Amino acid sequence: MVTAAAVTGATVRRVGVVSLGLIGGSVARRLVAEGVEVHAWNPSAPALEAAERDGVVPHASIASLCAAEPDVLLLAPPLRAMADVIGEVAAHVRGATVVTDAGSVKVAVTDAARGAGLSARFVGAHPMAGTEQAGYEASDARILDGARWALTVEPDTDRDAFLRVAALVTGPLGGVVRVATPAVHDAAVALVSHVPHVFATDLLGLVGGADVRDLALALAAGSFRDGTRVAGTHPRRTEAMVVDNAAAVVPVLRRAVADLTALADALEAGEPVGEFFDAAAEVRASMRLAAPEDPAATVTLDGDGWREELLDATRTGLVVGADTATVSVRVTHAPA
Ligand SMILES: O=C(O)C(=O)C[C@]1(C(=O)O)C=C[C@@H](O)C=C1
Repeated sequence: MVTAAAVTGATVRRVGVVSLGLIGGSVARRLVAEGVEVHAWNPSAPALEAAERDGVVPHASIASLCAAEPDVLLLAPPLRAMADVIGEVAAHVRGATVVTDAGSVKVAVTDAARGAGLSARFVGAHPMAGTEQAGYEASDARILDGARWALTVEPDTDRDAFLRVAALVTGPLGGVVRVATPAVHDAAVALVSHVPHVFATDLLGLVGGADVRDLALALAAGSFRDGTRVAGTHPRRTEAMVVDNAAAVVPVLRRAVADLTALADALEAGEPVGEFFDAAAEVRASMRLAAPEDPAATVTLDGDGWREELLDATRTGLVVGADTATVSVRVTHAPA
């Protein structure tokens, strides 16, 4: 086990935020509370004015925001606007600004960043945080407490850019980082976020089309409320996640259809179905037990092979944590 290592010097004093919705607004509020200088641009004026009252420096355009040369510029627009925002940022970003994002799909976003020529200063990010609400008025610094963030590492990721984003996330944003390639991220998030949104939506659709709809809705209690909560997300937002991550979502949906068909067949034939439930119970138990924030080892990102080391570690599980003044990259080896 490697026990000691730290990479120093990744300080973040000024952050720019593009789009003050639920996540951009929550990030801005939290950073202001942590004493970080926050600059922002938002397509509509009321949210920008509200943020200004909350201590954010407002900008009238993305060009003006880029000219403030934030240490990190975080892009948090709706997914459907991300490519346009990336193009606009690429045209104006300057100095040593590192660009990151908060989109829930990473292949599409990192491809757009590469296409716009941003690769050298871009690190994809995804905070696994949120609610079914939207807009600056729904934003809340607390939803980021201890949030798990995915950061993407690619063969051309810049080490200092990666460390600066990791320092922001694990420092003032109070999060924990897991590292993945964009494709691995998208496969994992299809399972734990995108497809669950589809199932929640379908649960509502099933009731909506049933003869007993009214009575069913009148009787709905805990399981239906919990199972459908995320279906309260704006339909366009859910649609964009699923469409932009179709490559990873489709195989999971097909697998789910096959599982449910097998279950229905077994029930119809009066065959045993215990295995279906036992297998799920086992996953649920390991989910409760998982403590990925407990690092088993620490590595220093100072050799030539740092990217490979990170990506390699992705296969067994990897967490980036932070001391207050330094960033440590910790590799957690999953039990064999
Ligand atoms: O808690 C919720 O309401 C969410 O939907 C948050 C949630 C998720 O867990 O799926 C949704 C999308 C984000 O990209 C990350 C997190």
